[in-house]
Amino acid sequence: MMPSRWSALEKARSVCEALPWLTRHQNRTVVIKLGGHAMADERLTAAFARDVVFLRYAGLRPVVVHGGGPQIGAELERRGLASEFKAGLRVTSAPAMDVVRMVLAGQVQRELVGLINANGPLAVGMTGEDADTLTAVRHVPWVDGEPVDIGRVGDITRVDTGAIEALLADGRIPVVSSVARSAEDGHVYNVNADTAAAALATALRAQALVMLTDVEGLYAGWPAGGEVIARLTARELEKLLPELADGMVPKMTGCLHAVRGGVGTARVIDGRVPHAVLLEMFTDEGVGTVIVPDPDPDPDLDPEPGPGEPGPGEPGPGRAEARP
Ligand SMILES: Nc1ncnc2c1ncn2[C@@H]1O[C@H](COP(=O)(O)OP(=O)(O)O)[C@@H](O)[C@H]1O
Ligand SMILES: CC(=O)N[C@@H](CCC(=O)OP(=O)(O)O)C(=O)O
Repeated sequence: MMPSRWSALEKARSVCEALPWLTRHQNRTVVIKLGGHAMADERLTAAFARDVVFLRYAGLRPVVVHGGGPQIGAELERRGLASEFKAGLRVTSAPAMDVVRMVLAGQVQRELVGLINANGPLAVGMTGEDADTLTAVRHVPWVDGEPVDIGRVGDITRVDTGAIEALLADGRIPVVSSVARSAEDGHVYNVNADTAAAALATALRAQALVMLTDVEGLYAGWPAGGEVIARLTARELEKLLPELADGMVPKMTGCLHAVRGGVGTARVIDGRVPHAVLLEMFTDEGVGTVIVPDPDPDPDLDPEPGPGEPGPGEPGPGRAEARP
């Protein structure tokens, strides 16, 4: 059926509305983290792949970091290997690490690269091991005041952006799996994908970090209910961190480190919404939860939000201010 004149006009209007954003975003680096939960629906993942290609052709430099928690969990279960999380991180034995690496680099990353390249020969898959992009040491979290051994889980100690920069300069879209080698013991470590995305965004001096997940954003009072928190400064998030649980711990810690490390904004958005990335990058809709840098680096000078300045949970005064 021929599109009506009205719907054709609507389309033209939508394209024109994107113009100010297109101008602003030219040559900007944006690190987009796609969570494993957000990849559960193949059609949504294919739409995500198209969005990333759109960003690239619109003049941005997108870098994709993917997760795969549910996919790893399913494969571990299939093989009868234990799957347990502590402090939001998977306890990873040596045999489990083989599965993590195989699922992330051999399965999830391959699928995503294929979906992106169905729209143009742009995506190049790599892991943190390639060209020593990510170097890690064993991560030992503290749980209830005690250090806990969670096996082959890594903390990133060094990021070498050379390979990613070369791909970006060549117009490619790097698709990165979150595994890293340790320079100390030579083992490969399982790095939470949010942590990897935040470290890469910081090292690349990205204008924005966008994390797609399976909830609308960070909820206040989770899991009892409550509203999505629209905007937090880094300092407000720092205060909130000890109250957070599960997957939100690495996610929001990553957002905090990223904005403290110089990334313009870090945003958690709902990957279940088709074209969530485009809505985020090219419209005025304030989706999800955005973390912005502190307005004032000295806490004593800025104890409370000033008059007219939004506090936690209130939308910002204008999206442009908090935008990449
Ligand atoms: N305060 C909170 N607000 C929203 N979600 C939360 C909160 N605390 C914990 N969660 C959980 O965090 C999950 C998202 O993290 P995670 O499972 O690691 O997703 P992803 O695979 O996208 O990284 C949500 O599905 C939700 O169950
Ligand atoms: C240490 C750790 O927890 N690593 C994660 C890596 C994958 C990941 O982070 O995937 P999501 O983004 O889908 O959660 C894991 O093993 O599940």
